[in-house]
Amino acid sequence: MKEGINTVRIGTPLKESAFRVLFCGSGELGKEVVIELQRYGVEVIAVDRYANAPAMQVAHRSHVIDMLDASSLRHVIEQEKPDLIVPEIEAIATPELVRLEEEGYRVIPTARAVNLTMNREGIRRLAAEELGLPTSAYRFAGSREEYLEAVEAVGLPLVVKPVMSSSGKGQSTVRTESAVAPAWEYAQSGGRAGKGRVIVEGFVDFDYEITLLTVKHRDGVSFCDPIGHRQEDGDYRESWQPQPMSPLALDRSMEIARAVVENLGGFGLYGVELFVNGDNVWFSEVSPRPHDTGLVTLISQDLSEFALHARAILGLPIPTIRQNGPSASAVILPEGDSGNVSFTGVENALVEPDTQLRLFGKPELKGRRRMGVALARGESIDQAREKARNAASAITVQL
Ligand SMILES: Nc1ncnc2c1ncn2[C@@H]1O[C@H](COP(=O)(O)OP(=O)(O)OP(=O)(O)O)[C@@H](O)[C@H]1O
Ligand SMILES: NCC(=O)N[C@@H]1O[C@H](COP(=O)([O-])[O-])[C@@H](O)[C@H]1O
Ligand SMILES: [Mg+2]
Repeated sequence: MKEGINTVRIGTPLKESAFRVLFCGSGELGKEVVIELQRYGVEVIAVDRYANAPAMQVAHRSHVIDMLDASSLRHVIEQEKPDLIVPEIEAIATPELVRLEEEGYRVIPTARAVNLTMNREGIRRLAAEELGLPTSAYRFAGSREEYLEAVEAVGLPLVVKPVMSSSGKGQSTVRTESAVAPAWEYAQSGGRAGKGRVIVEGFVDFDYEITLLTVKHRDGVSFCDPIGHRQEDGDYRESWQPQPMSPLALDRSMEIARAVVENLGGFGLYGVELFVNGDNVWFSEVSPRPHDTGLVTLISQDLSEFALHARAILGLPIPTIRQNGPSASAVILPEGDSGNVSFTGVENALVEPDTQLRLFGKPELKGRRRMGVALARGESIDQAREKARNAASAITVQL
């Protein structure tokens, strides 16, 4: 399928005619996209680094491989010959996806988008230096010496992140001289692909931050209402929709998001992360796939971000996206060590009207891990947030 309007053919799962989609990464976000694809009768293959990952539990079959290993990734793709390859996390051997795309495989949204966004350096240089979009000040560093130079150039306060990391892993905010050295050490131990380069970003003093879910589909670009969110330790705790914004800040946000997704190309839903102060907007980063803060759309929209991703990648139309009013999500983020977790209090979490719950079914808890999410609608954003938080805290995780 090329970009543009094509006839869509979906066969029968597990038959020769099947339309096959292979997921690289099988977490909670992929699980919801798999469910949406299953509703269209698509055959789904889920891949991740561990067995019984959430999306594997709803896929037709699965494979456990090291997705950062190019030859393992190629092997599974050549074995399955999917019509579409859908990256679900960043930690994949993305240069191999670029080669597979050159050989005729289709990577969602494009292999270039996935390759550029797996490394903060790729996407930041594209956004700031090629597209000229406003971002924080930044420097990259590959050694302790370069790091100290970068800190000097950017100035305190600043944020240090491994160039390859997500969900805040290896990330520190540095406000004092004494925090400079530990932030380097933490970035070296906390990145997803081991030691390596870091980005040093000037701290943006934003009023609020948003994720602008932006869908690139056969008929153009569509936006969801902005999602506000609260992060702790670089990881999301709560999100809500719609985030109130000035008309100018919203226009600027849509302009930035459009510039990014049009450059990255392909079909699919993107999560564009933006910082907002008054009418000023800064680009932060972008996921070429559904975003964790967008879990709120499971309750806040008629077509969730997962349903939108499924439609877009299949080449189906998205004539409208309906928002259901003030809505919120709150994560269930226990800490501990167990391979046999149970959840109690589920009945209490769901007593309020317009409240929902997702438990992801992750097979293991090690340290702090997002295991579920509570969702709610309310009369106001404040009420929706309170309901979602109450529902999340009604759940007790038994190790
Ligand atoms: N330059 C900055 N100035 C101020 N706050 C920042 C800056 N960079 C990051 N943050 C804060 O840290 C959060 C996480 O940062 P970022 O999105 O870059 O990390 P991440 O590891 O990619 O997270 P995720 O994968 O969950 O999106 C941001 O949402 C924001 O709250
Ligand atoms: N911010 C990115 C994000 O939320 N990604 C989601 O978390 C999963 C990994 O969870 P795990 O670390 O618990 O295995 C990923 O597979 C994806 O669904
Ligand atoms: Mg982020």
